Parts: sequence; structure tokens; C-alpha cells
Amino acid sequence: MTAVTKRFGQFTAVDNLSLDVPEGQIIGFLGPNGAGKSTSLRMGLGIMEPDSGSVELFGRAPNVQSLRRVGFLPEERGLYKKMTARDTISHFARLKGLSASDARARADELLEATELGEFSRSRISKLSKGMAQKVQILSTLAHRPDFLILDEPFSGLDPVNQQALENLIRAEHDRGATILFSTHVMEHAERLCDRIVMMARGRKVLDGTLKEAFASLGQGARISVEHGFDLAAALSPKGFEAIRTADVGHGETWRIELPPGREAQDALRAALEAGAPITGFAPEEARLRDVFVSLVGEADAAALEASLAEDGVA
Ligand SMILES: Nc1ncnc2c1ncn2[C@@H]1O[C@H](COP(=O)(O)OP(=O)(O)OP(=O)(O)O)[C@@H](O)[C@H]1O
Repeated sequence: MTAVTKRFGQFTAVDNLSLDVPEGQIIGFLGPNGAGKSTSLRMGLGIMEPDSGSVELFGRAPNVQSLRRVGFLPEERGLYKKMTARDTISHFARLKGLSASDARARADELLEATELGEFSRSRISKLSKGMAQKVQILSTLAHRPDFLILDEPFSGLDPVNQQALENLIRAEHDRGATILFSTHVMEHAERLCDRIVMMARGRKVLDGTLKEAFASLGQGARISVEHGFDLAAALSPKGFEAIRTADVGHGETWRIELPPGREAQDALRAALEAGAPITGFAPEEARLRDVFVSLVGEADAAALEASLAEDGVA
């Protein structure tokens, strides 16, 4: 999709979003609640019309043929409660063009592979919420779609089933599917994705790997020296800014801001050359929160962290 904008009344839910999903990639779509992820996915499928901008699916505007090649798990979950797990999956597969026998065989294969085999003939109403969600996910991919779009597939699953879903996504990818999924759970995205696209308040704030996001942040180092030594004065001529942060028993700890291209080891070497009586040294890794704050600002970083906590991963 290119330069897509969607407004609801005065409110801009998606603001000038361009998103490219190359064939064969797994892409994680992240952002706090209300960032505009679901709205973007719906527009990508032609379910919702953008106010401006254009959407292409397999190189042209979404149509009946191209949508058959897609599997979409919507944010709103819902299955026919009286249908069995097996019939549910084969029903969805048939809607997307599989023959009755192929659809049933595929349902059996998927239920076995995800350890739901013994519930194959159970009605959806008899399954736990997590199991029903698994059945819905299997229904989404039963027709072997080329492109899988999953809106929050991990939410509502326990850690064991989240792991199973990761495996399933990998298996679908190995089969050749392109995958785009939205999530609050950074860990899944980090493990699975070639690329992460992060949104906040309708705008895209990151399109790349988390590693790239970390790299764009200024990093730091901590150096402890004996009491009374002015590390700031010693390092300033060498191009490092040092701020005293804490007294620690035998000395004081300073935080060194690393200018672009300089590493923690460079600051340590400079301190040694300046004759600093060093008692401790630690390179400082940027934390995930620092990345959020730099990308989305303090308020949205807090919202994203709250979503992570809801999902039990913070
Ligand atoms: N049909 C609609 N009418 C009015 N406002 C809407 C509509 N759909 C979405 N919005 C608003 O647009 C914003 C983006 O919603 P969207 O569902 O796309 O966010 P999201 O990133 O998917 O978040 P969540 O994970 O909470 O669903 C929200 O503020 C939402 O209230």
C-alpha cells in the first residue's frame, strides 16, 4: 500500500502509510492499542476503503481471485459454536476452493500437527477459548494461502500455545507463504520476523529490524573511578561527555555518552590514558524501552509497555 490515509470523522486513524510486503518475508506489525494496525490490515485486504492512497494485492487492486490466495485472521474472533473443529476447518477451506475430500484431509492433518487431533469431533462450544482460537487460525491457513495476514494471533494463547503458533508460522513460511502479523508481543516478532513495522498514532515510526532501531540510538558506558577524580574533566578533551551518577563504596560511577561511531572500549581507553583510577567498567546496552521512547515518545512507549504487560511478557 502506498501513502494510505484513513479518517474516521475528524480523527486520522492511519496517516500516509506506505507498506511493502515482499514475497517470502515474515513481517511483524507492532504498535500500542489504537495505533491503526487493524485499520491498515483491513485496507490492505480491500475490506475498508482508504480516503487516499492506493492498495495492491499481488500487483493489482484486491479482487475475488487475489483474495482466494490470502488467509486472514481478523481481530474479532468468531466461529460457529455448534460445528466440530474438523468441520469448521474444512468448511473454511472449501469456501476458498478446496474439494470436500482435500478439505477434510487438510483439517485432519492440521489438527494432528497442532495436537488437537483428539478434539477433531468436538464442537467449538466444548473447546477452551485458546483451543477455539487455534481452530480459527487453522481455518485461516487451511487452503494453503500464499499470503497470511494475522491480526493479533498470539493474544489469548498461553505460552505453550504461543510457542506452537510460532512453529506453525515458521512451517507456513517454509511452505512458501508470505506472512504479516500484528502483535503486542515484541519477543515473537523478534524471533520470527525479517522486518518489523511499528506504528504509533496512525504513523509508521519504524520499518526495519530491531537491531537497526537499537543501532540508531546513542549508546553509553559506565565507568567507576576512585573518589575525587573528575572523569568529566579528564574525558572532555577526548570528545566524551561524562555525568556522575552514583557513589559506590570505594568510588563514583559516571555515565559516558558515546558519540556516533565510538564504542564503550574507546571511552575506557581514553579514561586509562587520562590516568583515571578505574575501579569498574560496563558497556551499556540500550534497552527496548529506550528504543520505544526514541521511536514513539514517552507516552506511547508507556502504552506499548502496558500492552506488553497485559500479554504477560514485560
Ligand atoms: N470504524 C471505526 N470508526 C471510528 N473509529 C475507528 C473505527 N475503526 C477504528 N477506529 C479508531 O481508529 C484507531 C485505530 O484503530 P485500530 O483498530 O486500527 O488500531 P490497532 O492498532 O489495531 O489497535 P488495537 O490493537 O487496539 O486494535 C482507534 O483509535 C480506533 O478507535
